[in-house]
Amino acid sequence: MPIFDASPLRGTTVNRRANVRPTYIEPPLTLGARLRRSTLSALLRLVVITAWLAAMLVWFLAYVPVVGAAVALVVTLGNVEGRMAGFAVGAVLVAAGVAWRWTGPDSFDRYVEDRTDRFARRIRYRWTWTDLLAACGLASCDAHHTIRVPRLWWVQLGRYADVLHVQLCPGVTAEQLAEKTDALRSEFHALEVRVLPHPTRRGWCLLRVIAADTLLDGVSPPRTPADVDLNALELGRRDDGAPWLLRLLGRHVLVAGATGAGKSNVVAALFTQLAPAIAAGSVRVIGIDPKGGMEFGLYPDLFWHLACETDVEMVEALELAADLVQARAVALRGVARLHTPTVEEPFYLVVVDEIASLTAYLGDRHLRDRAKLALGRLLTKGRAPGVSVVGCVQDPRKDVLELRNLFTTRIALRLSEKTEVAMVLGDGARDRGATADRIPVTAPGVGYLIEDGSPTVVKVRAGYVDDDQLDWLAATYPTPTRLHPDVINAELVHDDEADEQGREPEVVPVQRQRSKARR
Ligand SMILES: Nc1ncnc2c1ncn2[C@@H]1O[C@H](COP(=O)(O)OP(=O)(O)OP(=O)(O)O)[C@@H](O)[C@H]1O
Repeated sequence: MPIFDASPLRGTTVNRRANVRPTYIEPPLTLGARLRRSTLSALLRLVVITAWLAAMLVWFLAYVPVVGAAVALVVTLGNVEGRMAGFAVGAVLVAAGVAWRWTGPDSFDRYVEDRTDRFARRIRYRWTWTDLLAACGLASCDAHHTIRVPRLWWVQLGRYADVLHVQLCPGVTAEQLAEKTDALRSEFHALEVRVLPHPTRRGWCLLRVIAADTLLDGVSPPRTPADVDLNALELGRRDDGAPWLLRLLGRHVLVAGATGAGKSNVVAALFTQLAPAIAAGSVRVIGIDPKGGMEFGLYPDLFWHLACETDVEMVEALELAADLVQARAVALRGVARLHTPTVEEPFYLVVVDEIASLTAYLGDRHLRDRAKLALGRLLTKGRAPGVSVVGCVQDPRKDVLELRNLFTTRIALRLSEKTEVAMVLGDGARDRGATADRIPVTAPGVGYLIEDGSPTVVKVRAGYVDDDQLDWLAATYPTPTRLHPDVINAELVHDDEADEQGREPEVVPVQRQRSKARR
């Protein structure tokens, strides 16, 4: 038995001994005693409520300083110059407030409305918390029949989203809280509620209550950086206002979304960030576009190799990438655990627009199996040797993309059904706030992102990259080298026999490929 049991200190007590029947019955009180008792308790309540209202009023006046200063002025003048003077000044100040709202709605909103709204939100959280959680079944009852709900310790108010710091009580988990986010959202009059792990405390969690969608108005196109950091590629913005930084080194990225959800634009945003490294030669992109080059054909100069015409060509491009992984893994054996991209040993990125065209919709079964095998080799072995895959998919079902769980970063843009959210982001992601099936058609590029090993759901929107910007990128940052066609046809992916037998195809050393590519 622990020396000190801290559990009674965790959680808010709702009721004590709730389920216990009284063991004795109080003798009936006389009418006088009953009156005295009820009057006393009513008086006590009145005092407590008045003190609470006074404290709230003072807090409100301090929280909205413009209103606080106006009220202080009216009260002071009323005391010094008499009531009439106080009323007159009050009327003038109200008229000035109306005029201010009329002539400068932005500043009025910032100094008065927004702060008042935030204050009201704080009161609403506190006021409804205990009853709401108990009503949602997020309460536990201990051995002493004490009913507790998780405790709301403090509230961080933001312009568009508030963060509630919640200490869980014994018997209630963050997962249970996540299942009830719809009820919380409706009660808090919010757009979304998301459960996040607490960054510092165990047994706590954060509730992110989103009051307004900051991503609806669109996001400006990402600026091309001078130095490319493959661990922080800025593709757009997160809904908390921070930049959306994508980590590509050592990751594979799956972008899923219905047609028109903005998948190609996410890839285009990626190119705005990679372009200087492509031009410098430290990043080489292998593009596979089953739409016949309609997407990647717009900026072919950024690709080290672009396969978009025949199915065979596209499958061979995948196999080429898988062979590169194999060759590099051999070269790195005993030297390093993670490849560091340089101009001599560049980082390879394989971008596949509509990956299902290769893994599910290819008519030739043999070719489809080859594509699946190559993709599997790439996804399982490519991260450490510096070969990453970015794949787009419209239909995320398992029979379409068996290997979707091997993608370490998964982005769900607008999806058609609830069930697809779990297919892309994993079980429980929708409960934690990834409502990709609710993204409106009018908001292409908006999506939810999850990284392997982290339960945190992040809402993001890619910056919109138009055709002119892509033309400019391709003209300014063309790739200095291209894959020599002979490499594909003659040496790297010819080993059909190996595929049929299920063994690794023979691989040529990296050094030899490079000298060929430069020819
Ligand atoms: N981040 C964004 N901001 C604003 N508009 C966007 C954004 N992303 C995409 N769009 C708009 O949505 C349209 C469709 O985008 P995109 O072609 O990227 O979708 P997709 O998912 O690749 O579609 P498909 O599956 O049909 O190829 C674009 O033409 C563009 O007008």
